Amino acid sequence: MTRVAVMGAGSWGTVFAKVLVDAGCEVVLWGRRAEVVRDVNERHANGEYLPEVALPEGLRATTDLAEALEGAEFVCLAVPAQTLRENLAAWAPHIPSDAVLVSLMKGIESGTTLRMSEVIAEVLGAGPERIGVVCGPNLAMEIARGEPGAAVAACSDEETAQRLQAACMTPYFRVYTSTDVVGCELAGAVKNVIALCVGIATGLGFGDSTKALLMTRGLAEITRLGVALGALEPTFAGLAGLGDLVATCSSPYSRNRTFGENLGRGMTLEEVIAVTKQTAEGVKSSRPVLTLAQKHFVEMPITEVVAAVMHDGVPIEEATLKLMSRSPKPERYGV
Ligand SMILES: NC(=O)C1=CN([C@@H]2O[C@H](COP(=O)(O)OP(=O)(O)OC[C@H]3O[C@@H](n4cnc5c(N)ncnc54)[C@H](O)[C@@H]3O)[C@@H](O)[C@H]2O)C=CC1
Ligand SMILES: O=C(CO)COP(=O)(O)O
Repeated sequence: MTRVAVMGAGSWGTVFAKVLVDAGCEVVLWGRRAEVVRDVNERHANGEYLPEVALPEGLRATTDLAEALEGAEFVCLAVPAQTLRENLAAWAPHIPSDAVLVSLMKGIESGTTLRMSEVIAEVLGAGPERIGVVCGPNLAMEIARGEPGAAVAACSDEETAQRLQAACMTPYFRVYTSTDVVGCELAGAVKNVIALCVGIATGLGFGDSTKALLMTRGLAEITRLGVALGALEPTFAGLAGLGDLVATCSSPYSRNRTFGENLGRGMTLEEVIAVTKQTAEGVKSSRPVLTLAQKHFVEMPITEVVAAVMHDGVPIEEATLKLMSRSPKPERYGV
């Protein structure tokens, strides 16, 4: 039986742990808080993050690092992107030296502009053949209910990607492989920034034409950045790209879209931060994504205004005007 540790018992860590159990793995879910761990072990539930979701009885949870990580073939990482570095440093002594490290996260590190696989490589000194990513249009609540879903398991080493695929494929969760780690990670992280903008548009009361505009031009700028950073262009038309963008930008379950929607409705940034209990990665990632774009001379107008609204106090009306008054140009997709 494949032994897997899932580190982080929030929404996605818990649901991905369920998927792994349903796929036939032996899974231990590590959580920081004893009450969440107790809920998983005793009630087979995670009431705080996933009300009304029944978890498999075979899923075990613990607050003990050594217990979670001992003998793990895959270590799946599901904490907020901005805490991963400090988490990994603390976990490092317990992580088996041959374990494959799998990022389930969709963010870019502030300050360093590193992708999660790069943070993993830097902190743990692991080679690319030991680092994987699972991403795609996976809203935790929907996958938890067993609704048909799909994801991409990516690793530069194709055989490892196939092992990862086998570990998490179930009758309701179809997994494809990819070797484009850069593309998958960038697509997952930057769609959160675009979802913030679609949320703002929704909160302002704009309809589907505006949302389609933002998603389409959003995908164009995600693709431009990805290709400049060495990703493969077709990745952005796939599940990790278009798929996740559409799911996140359309779903009331999305924390990023909801964050934006609250802003668009007129709440202040401070008020929205106060009511947002789960991780909306796009808020912090918008700045490092923009820094990456500038460093590589890639134009990302939507990301630029989102970062300005999130970090520089630029009013939404001004951001809208800025986007809509850009110079006329031919429609270009990709580079
Ligand atoms: N929720 C979803 O539908 C999906 C989320 N993701 C990604 O998964 C990652 C995790 O997100 P969620 O589980 O949804 O977030 P969440 O907010 O539901 O849970 C985050 C978890 O991290 C823990 N945590 C917070 N600060 C920590 C720290 N300093 N050290 C250790 N643990 C800490 C929290 O206690 C919680 O268990 C994010 O990058 C997100 O983009 C990916 C696919 C789907
Ligand atoms: O990544 C997600 C869906 O694939 C979840 O999006 P949110 O983090 O915005 O909820």
